[in-house]
Amino acid sequence: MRVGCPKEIKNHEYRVGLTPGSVREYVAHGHEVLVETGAGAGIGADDNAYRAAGAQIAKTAEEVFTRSDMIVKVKEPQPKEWAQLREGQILYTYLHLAPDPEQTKGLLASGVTAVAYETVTDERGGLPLLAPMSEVAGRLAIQAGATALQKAYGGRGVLLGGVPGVLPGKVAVIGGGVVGLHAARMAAGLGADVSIIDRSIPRLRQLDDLFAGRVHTRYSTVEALEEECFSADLIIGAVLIPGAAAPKLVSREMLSGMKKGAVLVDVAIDQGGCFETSHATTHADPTYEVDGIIHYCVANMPGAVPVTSAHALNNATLQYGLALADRGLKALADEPHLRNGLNVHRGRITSRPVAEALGYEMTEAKSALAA
Ligand SMILES: NC(=O)C1=CN([C@@H]2O[C@H](COP(=O)(O)OP(=O)(O)OC[C@H]3O[C@@H](n4cnc5c(N)ncnc54)[C@H](O)[C@@H]3O)[C@@H](O)[C@H]2O)C=CC1
Ligand SMILES: CC(=O)C(=O)O
Ligand SMILES: [Mg+2]
Repeated sequence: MRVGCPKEIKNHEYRVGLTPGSVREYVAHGHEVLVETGAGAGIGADDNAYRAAGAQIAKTAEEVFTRSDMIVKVKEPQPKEWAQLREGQILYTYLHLAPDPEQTKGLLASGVTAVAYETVTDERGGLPLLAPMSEVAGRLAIQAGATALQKAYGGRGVLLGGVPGVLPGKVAVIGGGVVGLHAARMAAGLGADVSIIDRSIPRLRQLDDLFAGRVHTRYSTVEALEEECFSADLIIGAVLIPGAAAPKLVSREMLSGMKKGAVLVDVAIDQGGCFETSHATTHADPTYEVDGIIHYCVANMPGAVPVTSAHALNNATLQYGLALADRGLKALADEPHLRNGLNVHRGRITSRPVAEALGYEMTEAKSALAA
């Protein structure tokens, strides 16, 4: 198969779908790899590093899209990109379709076979291709939130760790999955007073064991959310219902009960966000204010630390990507966890949460592949 890797074009996105190390693995499996010139610049990998790994260098993205059987990316295709996809081609990347009707229309019209990193599953019920970026985003959420809390950035002027004689800042983490765990770890490490709110009691038990009393855990009810949000300096939105639009857990009305200058970091923004007042922002202009509350809603947070993120992402995507390149659609037919990643195939939606969120008919992935 010819595997293509274009340069990412989303705002301040510096990750790359294939590192030179991954290219070597695809080439060792007998595949040709075509990488757009400059695709690895953000991680310090120049065209020569890709050539040394066995890739050919394409002068343009158009050449990559036209000549490749499978496209490996990081972020969801942008309008210019989805127009270049075609039937018979596999797209392997993050998609986040549930809150994105325009992209969904574009992918359906193209006929492409689109495998979303964020809905591939593993045997332990996890999301192995989302997890590494959730680890990064969870950790970054505290850095971003701590910065936004500084007065000059519009925040209330609280140092998360406090100092001897002055109480630390309060952090409420809504959703105690991968993002929530890593955010809580960083916040606790800084010395903040941290609460994690989740609706899974088994998960709250695990977190309680893990942090050994260092963070508080709370079951997710409206009352608990209000109490935690009204007393917090920094609130991290980290809930997920896999593949679906994020539930809106914090209403606009609730903002009036919060401390002026408190900061909301909505990591779940890539699935539409879990605060009613969230809208996606970019690294170029990451925050805005609503009713005195600072919002940070960057949908590609890991793009800010591409050296760490691109390698962590490639570690996770490589084995599934090789399965797709080696066996094409047969890999999807044979492997249920990889098949859970299939969101769109030849003009049909094959993900139930996406179909439900956007009002499409859903075709079971197995029957779509067999058709
Ligand atoms: N903005 C960005 O750059 C990035 C965003 N993300 C996003 O962050 C979000 C979280 O991802 P993960 O932590 O990997 O998911 P996860 O599945 O590991 O954790 C989600 C948690 O939310 C909990 N939850 C669901 N409904 C809830 C409710 N009503 N109240 C409280 N808790 C609830 C679940 O029980 C689970 O523990 C996803 O939308 C993901 O796509 C991830 C990486 C980067
Ligand atoms: C998960 C995601 O949206 C990202 O890494 O950008
Ligand atoms: Mg998006």
